[in-house]
Amino acid sequence: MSQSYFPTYRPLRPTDSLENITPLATPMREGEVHDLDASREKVDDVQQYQEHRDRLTSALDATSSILTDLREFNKASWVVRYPHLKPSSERPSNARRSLSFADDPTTSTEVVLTPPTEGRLRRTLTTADAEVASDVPAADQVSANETDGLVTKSDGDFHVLRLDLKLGPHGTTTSGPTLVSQLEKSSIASLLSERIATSLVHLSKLRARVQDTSSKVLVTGDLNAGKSTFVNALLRREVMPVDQQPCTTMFCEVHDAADNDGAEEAHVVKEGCTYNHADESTFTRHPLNELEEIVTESDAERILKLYVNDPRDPQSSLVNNGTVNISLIDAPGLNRDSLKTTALFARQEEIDVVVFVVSAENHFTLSAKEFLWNASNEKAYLFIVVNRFDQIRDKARCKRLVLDQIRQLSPRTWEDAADLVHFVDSASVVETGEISDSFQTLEHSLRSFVLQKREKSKLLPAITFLNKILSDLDLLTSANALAASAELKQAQDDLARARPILEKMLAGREDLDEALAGVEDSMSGEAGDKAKDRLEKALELVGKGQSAMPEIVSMPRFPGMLQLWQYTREVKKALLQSIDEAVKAAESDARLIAVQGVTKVGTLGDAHLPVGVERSKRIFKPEAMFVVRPGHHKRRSSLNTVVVGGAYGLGIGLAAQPSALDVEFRDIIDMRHYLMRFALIGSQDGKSPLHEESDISTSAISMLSVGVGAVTMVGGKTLGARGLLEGLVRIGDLFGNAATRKWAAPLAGALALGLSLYFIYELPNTIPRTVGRHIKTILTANEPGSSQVASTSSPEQMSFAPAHAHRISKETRKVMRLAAWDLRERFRQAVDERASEVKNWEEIERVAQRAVEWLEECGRRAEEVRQKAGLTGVVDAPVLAQ
Ligand SMILES: Nc1nc2c(ncn2[C@@H]2O[C@H](COP(=O)(O)OP(=O)(O)OP(=O)(O)O)[C@@H](O)[C@H]2O)c(=O)[nH]1
Repeated sequence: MSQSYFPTYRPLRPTDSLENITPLATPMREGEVHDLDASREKVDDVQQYQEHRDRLTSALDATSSILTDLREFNKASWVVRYPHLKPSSERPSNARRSLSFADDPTTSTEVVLTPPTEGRLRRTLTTADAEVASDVPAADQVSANETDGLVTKSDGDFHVLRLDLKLGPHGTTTSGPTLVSQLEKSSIASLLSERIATSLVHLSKLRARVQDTSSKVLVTGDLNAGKSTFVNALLRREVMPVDQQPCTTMFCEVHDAADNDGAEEAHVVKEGCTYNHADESTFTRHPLNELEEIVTESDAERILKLYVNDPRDPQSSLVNNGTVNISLIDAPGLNRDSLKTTALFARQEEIDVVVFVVSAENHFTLSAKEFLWNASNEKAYLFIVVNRFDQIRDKARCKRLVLDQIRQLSPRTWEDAADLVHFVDSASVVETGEISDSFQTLEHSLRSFVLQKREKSKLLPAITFLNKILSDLDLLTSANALAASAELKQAQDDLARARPILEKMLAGREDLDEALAGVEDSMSGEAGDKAKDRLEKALELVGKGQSAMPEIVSMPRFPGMLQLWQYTREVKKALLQSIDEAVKAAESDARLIAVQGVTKVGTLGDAHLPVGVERSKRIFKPEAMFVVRPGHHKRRSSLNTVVVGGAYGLGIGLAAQPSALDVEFRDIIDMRHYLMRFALIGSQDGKSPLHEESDISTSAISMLSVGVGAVTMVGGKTLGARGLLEGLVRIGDLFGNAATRKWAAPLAGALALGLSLYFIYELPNTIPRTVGRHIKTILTANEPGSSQVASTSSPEQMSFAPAHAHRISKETRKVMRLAAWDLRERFRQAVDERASEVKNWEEIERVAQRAVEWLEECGRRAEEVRQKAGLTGVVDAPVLAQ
């Protein structure tokens, strides 16, 4: 440790106490003299002070900028979370911590808290995985109970940005976790924002304090000790009145005249007023030459501001040296009356240094001892000027005696006596203008001491605050960076899971649409085709007089000629019933097809909907198909309306309609049919639409041939309608012949009888055919052709089978369409949900990514501030002695 006062001037650190920033000088021994040359070689402390001040100002500005950005970041980009660090419960060690956030106190993460080191000045938090933990073995091995390890208890806590979250909403103090859980993330963030705002205000105050060049030196001491003479010696001119008799009764504050626009004046502060240079009402103006008069007449309570020109250049001027504008305050000499006032004055925060002037002849009086004793409690170090040393003959003895007294009164001052205790002759400086070496040493030491004190009073609070706020920033940014990293990872994991699902869904959307349209088409087509086929077959059978559904509807038995009419009705009823049953069967087929279709849609749903999406809750009830809903009148068909209009509803209830069962004569004997038939046979050559009826008529024609009995005349030809006709023509020809006319009448009678017998004999067979044919004819009328079902005609224009096929197909399509719509809707919703999830996670990823980068950058900026300002990053400084 060097013996000089500022051996190597380095920036103050919060860990510094005066012991290690001002090397303890060996108390002066008898005969010891100041080494003036050594003193002159002292580095230029003013310049270093300026450098330090400027670096600190930059650090304060940079920190303000970080905090302002953090506030903005908290507001606009990332809700900054408030971390809590507790000793790790899992693995108690000095470095291990359990990190949780105020908005979510129940969730915690194991982290490692790394304290500032030589190379890295910030404390950092890292997740406590094995790798990182092994990086900090020294800290990690220390027991949690120890506080002298690298990490102290308070390292895990906030200093400036600490939020008091323990106060309940109604002012009731609740337990921390209970209240915290009530606080929203955003409320905590806004509390934090307020705290940052307060810190910014404090930083600007500190900046103003650092930039403040004024420093006040209070000169006090015993009555007549030579205080005024000493102040004059420092000013190199006789400003303060000097008298053999005690005269100074006021606090005379000496300023550079530059502060008063260059005018040398005395401003007497009015009683009860706070001096304001700009406000004339607070003081009275006097020329300097009236000073003696003012001083002798005024009482001690008053304050006097003196503006004087220092004849010296700024480098050597103590009052205004360019860095520190020192105001010297000449206080009244201590006596019983003034002791209290002066002591109070000395305690003022704006007083940086107390210079105590003691007469070498008188040493310390009782008042002086009392003052020093009290003052040393306030300010550990005092600057002591032992004046009138020229009057002392045994200088060594005097020094020893004085130092002994100082040792008792202010031990710290005594320890640093080489720099803080000076034995001088102030009068000679003023009287002769010669500056002794001892006085020069005194001046240098005083300026250094003032600077040192300024360092402590003006710069150190800023350093301490900077270290604390930067340390808080470390904790805040590194904890938030961990939270942001965790969020980022979570978002990335979620995206890695959700994105492929969404992409697969988007890619499969068209396929699903096509597949659903396919199912819709194929199922409705199948139902329609099947119905058409079934109904056409049914009509075919009915046209032949047979039940379309013999397993359900059987044809009635012929009850005898007497009930011919009734029989015809029964036949008609049975045939119509069988058509009804065929329609029902076709509808039943369609239901089964619809069930298959719905199952297919379900399978498509399973294939296209992602896991976790709820499948359709609709339960398909096939029995609900073809049911007329209440309020919809089932359009019952009559034979006539069915033909032209199609029919709707389950079954068509033909047989249930009395009008449809009306029996007409042509249902029994359809003469028109036969005549038409006979008329057409020759011309159509078996190609007419009625050609198929030839089979039906075969037996009738053969019977007719029997009745005629002349069939053989036709000669060996296969019996058929054509042959019969030709036979009849030939028979007709015979009537023209006289020979034949004789037997023509009996032949015609026999023919009529035969025909009658035939019809009677055949009635049980012909009635169903006739009725059936009649029904079929009606139901197939206007049939546009089997290939044109529903495609070109409206149901109203279609005949029975296509109309019902169309209806059944349409009903099936309705079911399919509903099932498909349901699936499409679910699919669309699932896509929308996935898309919005992906978008949400992408946003979280973007925000978290930016937050991680910003927070890490923030940490780097804080580190740079420390490095440039020469801060250590250590916060827990011992309380500094003043
Ligand atoms: N020989 C000698 N005389 C001094 C010295 N300092 C002051 N004096 C004389 O001591 C007397 C008192 O000096 P002042 O400066 O008025 O003392 P003071 O402490 O200001 O007095 P009050 O303010 O009244 O308490 C004057 O006559 C000075 O000339 C010194 O260093 N050597």
